This record gives sequence, structure tokens and C-alpha cells, in this order.
Amino acid sequence: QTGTVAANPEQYDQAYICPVTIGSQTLHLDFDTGSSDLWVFSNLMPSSEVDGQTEFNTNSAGATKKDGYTWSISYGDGSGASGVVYADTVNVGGATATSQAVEAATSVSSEFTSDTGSDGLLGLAFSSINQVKPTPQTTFFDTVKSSLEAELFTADLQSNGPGSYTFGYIDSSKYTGSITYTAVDNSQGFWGFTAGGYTVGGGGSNSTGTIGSAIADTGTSLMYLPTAAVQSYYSQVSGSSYSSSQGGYIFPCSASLPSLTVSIGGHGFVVPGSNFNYSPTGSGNTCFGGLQENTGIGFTIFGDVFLRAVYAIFDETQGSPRIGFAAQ
Ligand SMILES: O=C(CNCc1ccccc1)Nc1scc(-c2ccccc2)c1C(=O)NCc1ccccc1
Repeated sequence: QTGTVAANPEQYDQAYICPVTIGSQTLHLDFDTGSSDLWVFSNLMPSSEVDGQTEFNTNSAGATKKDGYTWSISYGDGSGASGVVYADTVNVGGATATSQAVEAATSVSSEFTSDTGSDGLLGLAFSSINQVKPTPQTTFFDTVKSSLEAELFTADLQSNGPGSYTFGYIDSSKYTGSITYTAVDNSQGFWGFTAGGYTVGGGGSNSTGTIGSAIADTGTSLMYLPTAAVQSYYSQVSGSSYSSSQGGYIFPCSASLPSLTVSIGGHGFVVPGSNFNYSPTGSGNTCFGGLQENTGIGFTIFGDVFLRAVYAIFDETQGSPRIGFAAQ
């Protein structure tokens, strides 16, 4: 079997939301290659924590409670959720898991309540970091992968328009040139890979550093790189500065932004400058940068700002996992 589902950007491309059928309900979930839990708003939550989201109905005929199973998750930005666990049929664009762990929230943090476009998350990192106790559950991809035409999924994220995720096949209309594959280190449960040198702007190579280990994370909006690369980038953006009040680099919204080329698997991938204008700060006609430092995160994260520039293939067809990137 295969699946194909639209990925709809929220405002400022902050996250990408996809329709998922659970039992007889359709919920809109944030597909997240940086976490491994499929959790949803549910009828078990206090109404004070729900602001228009669709609630998974735990009383529906097809939902089977997994007694004694609970979950609790917190993300690096301090947001989090917790609840209990059901099994139900989950269909993503035609790819169907007949008995998938659906983690029904009994409580969510305010960040999720106020994210009115999202009814929960669908984790696509490795099941080794699933947060269900006493027994971790498999992600949707792990549940269905043996039944897929090919054991892989792809992400085509677009700015200000629908992109798509596919399960079980590569859509050759979504990219140009060839796919560059590189090995994945999943020892921390992420789609980890090694990134090489970088160049700021189309000019000659004006950078000397290399980026090193990184993760491909559709659930993180921005791109978080080592300080040297970030300072090198913003040194080419006139009027840019680090704003402690805004918590990152900002610049005049009228600034012209250079591209950033990153070498992965020996191939240079170009992130256009426009990808690095994330959102207005709300003050002084300054904008918040889509490229920020990884200090304090502990990871170099290739989030949506990068993934919008490529076609990404999350591939387990070779036994050991690999990740592929192609220009689009
Ligand atoms: O947690 C994830 C993937 N899930 C992102 C997500 C989706 C919906 C709601 C909340 C979060 N990715 C990773 S791997 C490592 C981190 C991290 C980030 C900061 C400090 C420590 C660890 C994160 C993460 O939290 N990403 C989201 C994020 C939010 C704000 C700032 C940076 C990253």
C-alpha cells in the first residue's frame, strides 16, 4: 500500500498540518520527524484547554482502551501534553494502520491550546523515543512500513501553499536532478545525519567551518546551526543583530537576505535567502530570522526553513536507515 497526504502550512510556515482519519473521525495533525508519539486532543480533556480543536472520541466503537498505559511528553520549547492510550485504525492518505496506538490527551500545555490549527501530533522519528509507559508504542510509520510498497516516507514542504507527505513511494515529479543519500545515526531516536561545509551567499566559498551532526526535523520551524555558521550568515545581513528580548537574531524586514548553501553527502543544497525571513517581530519593522544558534539546544536542527528548500526521503529500504535530499 501507499499513502499521499497534503501538508498545509500554518501562519508563517510555523508547522505543517495534515488530515488523518482515526476510526471515523478526521483530525488535523502536525507531522513531526523530531518526535515519536501520535497524540491527539480528546474528549477526556478539560474544556478550558480546548480552543476549537477536534477531539478524538475515546468512546467510539473502534477505539480500544489499552488499560494501564499512559504517556507524558515535553518538548524543548517547554510545551507538553499527557494522557492515556487507545488502539484504533489510522489512515494517512490511503496508508492504513489497522491497530495503531493513539495517545489520547487528558491535558495539554497552553502552547497547544492556542495552536488552534492543530489537533495533535503524528510522530515520525524512531519508536525508541516513544513516551508511552509501561511499553513504548510504534510510530505510524513503524506500524505500517512492512505493508508499504517501499519502506520509506517523503516530505515535500512548501511555503504559503500545500506540500505533501508520501508513504511507500518517491514522487519523482517533486524534485530535480538526483537524490543524494547519506547515512542516518538513529542512536538518539532522531533522523540524524552529518552536514559538511557551508557557504553564505552565492559568491565564492566564504566559509571555512563544517556543521557536523544534525537532525532533520519537520516539527521544528526554524534552522538551528552552530554559532560560527550563524554569525557568518548574519555578518552578511546589514542591520541585523542579536536581540535578547526577542531571543534571537533580527533584522530590518527590508534587508536583502543571502542564500545559504550546505554540503550534505558531498552535494551542495541551496537554501534561498527568502527562507530566512521567518516573521515580523511586531516592533520597529524588524523581522525574526529563520536561522538561529543551536546553543542551549544541544542539537543542530534542520527544521522547516531548510526542508522547504529540498525534497526529503526518510528511507529504511536498505535495512539501516538513510536520508535522501534532492533539490526541488
Ligand atoms: O521536539 C522536537 C520535535 N517536535 C517539535 C514540536 C512540535 C510541536 C510542538 C512542540 C514541539 N524537536 C526537537 S529535537 C531537540 C529539540 C530541542 C529544542 C530546544 C531545546 C532542547 C531540545 C526539539 C524541539 O523542542 N523542537 C521544537 C523547538 C521549539 C522552540 C525552539 C526550538 C525548537
